Amino acid sequence: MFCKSLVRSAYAAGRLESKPVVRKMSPLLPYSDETRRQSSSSVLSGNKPKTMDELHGPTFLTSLYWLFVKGYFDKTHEMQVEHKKIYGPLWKSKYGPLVVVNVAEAELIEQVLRQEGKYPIRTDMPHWRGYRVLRQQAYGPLTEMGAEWQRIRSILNPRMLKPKHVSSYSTAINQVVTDFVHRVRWLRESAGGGAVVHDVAGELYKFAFEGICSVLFEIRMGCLNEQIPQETQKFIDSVGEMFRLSPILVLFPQSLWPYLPFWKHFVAVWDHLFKVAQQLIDRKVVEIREKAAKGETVEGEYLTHLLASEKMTVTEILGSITELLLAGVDTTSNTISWALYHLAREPDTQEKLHQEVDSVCPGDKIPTSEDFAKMPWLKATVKETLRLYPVVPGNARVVVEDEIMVGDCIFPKKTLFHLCHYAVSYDGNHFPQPHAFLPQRWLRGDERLKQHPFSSVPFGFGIRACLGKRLAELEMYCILSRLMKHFEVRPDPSGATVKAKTRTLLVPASPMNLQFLDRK
Ligand code: HEM
Repeated sequence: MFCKSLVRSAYAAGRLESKPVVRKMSPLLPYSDETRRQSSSSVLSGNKPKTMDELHGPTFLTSLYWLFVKGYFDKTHEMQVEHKKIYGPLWKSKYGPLVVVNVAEAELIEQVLRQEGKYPIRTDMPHWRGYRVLRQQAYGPLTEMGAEWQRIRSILNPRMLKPKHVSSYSTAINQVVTDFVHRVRWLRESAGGGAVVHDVAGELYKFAFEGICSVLFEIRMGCLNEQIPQETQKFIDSVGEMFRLSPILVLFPQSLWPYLPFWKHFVAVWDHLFKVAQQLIDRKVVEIREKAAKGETVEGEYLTHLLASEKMTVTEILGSITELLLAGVDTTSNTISWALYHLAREPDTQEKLHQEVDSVCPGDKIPTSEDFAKMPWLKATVKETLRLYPVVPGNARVVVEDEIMVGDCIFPKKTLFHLCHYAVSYDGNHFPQPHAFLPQRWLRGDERLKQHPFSSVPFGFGIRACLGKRLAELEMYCILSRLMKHFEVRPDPSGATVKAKTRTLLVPASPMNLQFLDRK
């Protein structure tokens, strides 16, 4: 599929400016349709690599037909699977002048990601950047590019990704989990007939929001109170509005934005987000100054360290911390929701998790980071959930610097790749019984553990991978372990099932209701 001689000849012929990485690939997968046979055999027979023009794929009209007539607009993750069946693991889609190369096989995703340059780019996010230019705000890790992006990541990374720092956030997270457990009890008693919690995903959204604010801003926002404070609710609603308007806005050319009726609203919700974040930062600045004036040691979590290190200006901190907050709520809350949804249908797995947590943390002991190292079933449950529901089901990548070779095709620099993580997660060659929820496939010693390392990369890969991976894992382990310890989770008594839909992220398409019964 990606034979060395082929690369060497492309390299020798000067088509590749730098030599692409060649790793030992697994044997060809048994694709059945004609397209795949042709594409594989042409490479194996030593034919010239295909150019992008020769690559198959739907035209603009066909894409529109799939999206709006066949109804895949809010299930583009399923469209990945269907298109892979038709076109093979590499195809191009046209959206007007934009050409996207879809990559839907672990080996090929690896080839793209391993050939990225120093400053990887996802997409240029013109709508988010547009607001920042308008209001002279700083870009954060999601919107920044090039050397500046690398600079801010190098400042943000240590306290977010180093295990010893992240584990220090477990006290704050565990306090939020305690409140969530109380809230579950209150919800089922007050509105669920003593058992049911309605709209679990919505409730977990509040948990994730509260959790990330407690780490980033070192403050409790009151999201889990019986009555959510008005200001907090407005902040939450602004985040929701911003995500709702974002995909609509990008459908229009940037020059038209100021004339669109919802542009004003988009700017207003960003204004509110930045205003509240600014207030929270200002509060912390005053607190630090007061402590320093009294000669007291300044201790704190993420924001305190950013401010105290003085490696970023306050405006830069504001730009970055706002983006961390936006990236860290829906992702974590939806993953926890999907995990509970499946566990509710798997009493045996729940029992295993309950016993595991109970044996590592007997009685009232609250699990900490060190305890999670002794909970393989818990970790496997999170991995399996992220395989079945990669909350970022497709991820864009622009390989800027070089012409690159992917599969049997050579691509010019600045090609926009769309990495189809969802389709790859359901590849039966990597994951037998791909639709089944089987955490055990991630346990050491399980003979099914022979996946390709790029067959499930829910947090991305390389230097531009998720900044909040470790914090997200900590949050998920903290809450799932405590819920498994206290409750037996059962499905919605009405028998309703919940499908996934794409709203940029993979989210529940309908309200998810679950029963939470006290364990004896
Ligand atoms: C289950 C939870 C989460 C999942 C599955 C997830 C997944 C991802 C993925 C796939 C990316 C793109 C990586 C790439 O392009 O290679 C990403 C980027 C990012 N994530 Fe997460 N994420 C999660 C939670 C969080 C949390 C809690 C935070 C904040 C604390 C966060 C902050 C970010 C940021 C800032 C980026 C952009 C990084 C950059 O471009 O430099 N994420 N995430």
